[in-house]
Parts: sequence; C-alpha cells; structure tokens
Amino acid sequence: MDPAGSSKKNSYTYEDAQGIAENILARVKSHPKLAIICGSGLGKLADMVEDKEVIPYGDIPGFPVSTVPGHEGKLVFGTLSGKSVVLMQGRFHCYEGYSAQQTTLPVRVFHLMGIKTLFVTNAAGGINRGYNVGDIMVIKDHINLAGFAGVNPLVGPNDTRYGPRFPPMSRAYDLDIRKLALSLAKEMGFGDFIREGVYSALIGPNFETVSECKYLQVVGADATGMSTVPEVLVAKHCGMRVFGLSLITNIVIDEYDAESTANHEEVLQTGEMRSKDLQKLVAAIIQKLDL
Ligand SMILES: O=P(O)(O)O[C@@H]1C[C@H](O)[C@@H](CO)O1
Ligand SMILES: Nc1nc2[nH]cnc2c(=O)[nH]1
Repeated sequence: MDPAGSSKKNSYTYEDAQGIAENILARVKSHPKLAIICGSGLGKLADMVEDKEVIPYGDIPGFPVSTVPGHEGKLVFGTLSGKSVVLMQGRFHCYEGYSAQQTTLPVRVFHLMGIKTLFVTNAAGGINRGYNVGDIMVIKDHINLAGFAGVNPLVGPNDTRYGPRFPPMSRAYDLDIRKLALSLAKEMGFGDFIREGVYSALIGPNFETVSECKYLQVVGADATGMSTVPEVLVAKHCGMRVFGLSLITNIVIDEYDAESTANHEEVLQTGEMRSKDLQKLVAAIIQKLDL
C-alpha cells in the first residue's frame, strides 16, 4: 500500500510547509514553542497534557499518515507543566515507504509554527552491554548510518530560509538540557536506569543481524533504532534546540547461537512498562525549561 495515498514525495517547497503550518495553527488556541515527538509505544506521554486539542494527521492536508502499531497519528496540543506544547503521537519512518523529506516534514512545519525546542523520543535496542531493558538513555550524540548510505533529508536544493547548505552537527543535542535531565533523573530516584549515550539509526524495518550488532558496538553506538536522526538533522538545520531520550526496549542479540529474537511486541510492552517514569521525567524537565 502506498502510505500517503499519493506517490512518494521527495521535496516540499517552503510554501508547502508554510501552508500546512497555517492550516494547523488556524485550528488551535495554543501556539506552543516546544514540540515532542513520541516514539514507538511512547504516545502515553500525551496523557499528562491538559486542555487538549487533538488533530488527527489524516485531517491535515499534505501531512503523511501513521502506519505503524504504537504510533496513533495525532497532533496533541495543550499544557504540560504549565507550558504550552504540541506532541506528535506517532512519527514517520523511511521503512514505511516515506522519503526522508516526508518523515521530517512535521519538523519544518513545527519550525514555521514557531517551535524553538524539539524533544525527540524513541524506542531503541540496547547495544551497550551494560544496558538493561527499561533503561532511559539521554541522547548525547548520534551516528547517521542511513546517511552513510545516502538517506538524508537535507539532500537536495537548500532553502536558506531554513538554514545553511552545510549545517554543523557537533553539539546537536543541547548540553544544558542533557545535564538538567540527568540531574533531575537522579533526584527522582531514576539513578539505576538513567544513562547517557550514542544513538545509531538504520533504516529498518528488520532488526539487526548479530554481526551488525557487533559492528555497532565497535563503532561506539550505545543504542540503535530506525528513526530520530532525520528529524534531528532537519531541526538543527533550522536552528532548533534539540533534546532526545531513547527508551531501551530490548537488548540486541549479539550471540550467533542465541535463541531469542527481537520483536515489536516487546518494544511496545517496555514502552508501557516505563511510560509513567518517562512522563514524570519529561514533565520535570519541561517545568524547569525557559521556553
Ligand atoms: O519510532 P521509534 O524509533 O520509537 O520506533 C522504533 C523503531 C521501529 O519503528 C520500531 C521497532 O520496534 O520501534
Ligand atoms: N533497529 C532497531 N530498532 C529498534 N527499536 C526498538 N528496538 C530496536 C532494535 O533492537 N533495533
């Protein structure tokens, strides 16, 4: 099935994104400065939002739709820790058949809606041998493995109204928010399961082979997933402040003869298991943020 109901789209004009941003803003009372993208099974982050205004993706002309279990496909506007926010309950992935530009269209739309800070969350496999299922990893950096294979949303003509042709990507994940998150997590008693590490992204939809997991260990990844990096590239390109959390939903299989296998059900179950802690941590961080 063609996910978006039209052919795969590899580029959007500034005006396309502006039209979508205006359409969305015209339907809601709040005009937030912070957006949160919810990863697989992490849509419950929206439970803590008050005074909700909800727009299903299917009601937004030109917006992609979600096709993956655990991604509801709604924009949720409202108040969280006293601040105006918008959550994406469901993101888009290249493995669904979307181009990198389609998966990141919401980030440009957010920018044009006035969003200055982006929180990205994801479900990820633990690559670091010291990690456990249920750990929450503050993302300190990423490895864009899909980018090594040419999949990058910034490929194509550059519109300087968004940002420069060659954006820097060191310091992609805001240091102050990372420090804040780590110290709040410790204060909240999350010290045993809070981590800080490097997220790597492949395209998926298959989980990694054993040799791929060993490779990711060698190149310095602590966790691996199928999303987030394209969103962060686009957010940094247009000058947003970015913070990211990975929930370690499973530990990758790095033994050739292991009998267990990775599966999406375990990913969703771990999301459910840790959802309250994630909600509390995100709410505490937002409460302390200057937006
Ligand atoms: O959207 P995220 O990155 O949280 O989802 C991960 C990657 C796949 O979509 C899925 C695999 O279980 O979880
Ligand atoms: N690529 C990848 N994505 C995931 N998302 C959740 N778990 C995993 C995993 O083990 N590998």
